[in-house]
Amino acid sequence: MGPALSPGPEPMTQPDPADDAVIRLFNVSKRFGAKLALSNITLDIHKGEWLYVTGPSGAGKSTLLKLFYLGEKTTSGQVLAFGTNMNRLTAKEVPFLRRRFGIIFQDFKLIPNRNVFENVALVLEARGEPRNMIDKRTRNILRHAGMDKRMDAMPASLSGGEQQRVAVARAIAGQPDVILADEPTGSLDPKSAEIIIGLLAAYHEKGATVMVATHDRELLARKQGRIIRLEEGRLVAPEPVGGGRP
Ligand SMILES: Nc1ncnc2c1ncn2[C@@H]1O[C@H](COP(=O)(O)OP(=O)(O)OP(=O)(O)O)[C@@H](O)[C@H]1O
Repeated sequence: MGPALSPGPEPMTQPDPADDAVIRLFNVSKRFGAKLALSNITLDIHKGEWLYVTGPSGAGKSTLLKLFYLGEKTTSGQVLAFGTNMNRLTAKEVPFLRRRFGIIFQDFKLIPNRNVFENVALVLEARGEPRNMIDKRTRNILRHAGMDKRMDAMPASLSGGEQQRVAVARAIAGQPDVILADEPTGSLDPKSAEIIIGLLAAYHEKGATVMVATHDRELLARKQGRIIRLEEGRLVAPEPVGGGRP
């Protein structure tokens, strides 16, 4: 069979798929001793994308996310975040790059001896934002998360779902470009999971990139997005699904 007939002249310029990539991985591998946790991953993550990273336990999902917030470094290959090579960051550049990521963990990681308000406000205080702006934005975000009535509560007095709502509020407070969520609904009941995904979806609608690592198939059904799958550290056949609307 010959080549397919061309529908007409090619456009003068093709869109470059890298143009809107916020994160690019080139042949990235990560080794822990004898264990190859990530093997030769090449991947673009686009601006405004909702991306699921799936795969069985131990497949490398958390390790992949950690590369982006510098929780781990690659053994080989390159990670570019916003055009910056993460292997070549200077100590001064690290905090600026980290600010562009909001991170959510399955076990919330709230500061136990700070109340709800303080847990969220701390992100803005660390940036030296003015007090009135910190108060206003923290209250606003906690209202959106339905946690404004619990601003004085300590984390230990909250349910898992409530703690995760605070953790999402904290991740969003700094207005990051990218949200990284590692099993954000893993330990939550379905109703709480729905609230968490709703909060993330609202932030995504504003143009943020959201990357969710999960092995929970029910979570994938809650919101459309691109799905990539890791197995034993390898990226296996990406499954493009839908356009990223809730
Ligand atoms: N700090 C570490 N030291 C040694 N081995 C590690 C380390 N972190 C991860 N690993 C190993 O790397 C592999 C990938 O781990 P990772 O936590 O990324 O998997 P995962 O897909 O997120 O799993 P889960 O769904 O259970 O969280 C596993 O075999 C794990 O034991």
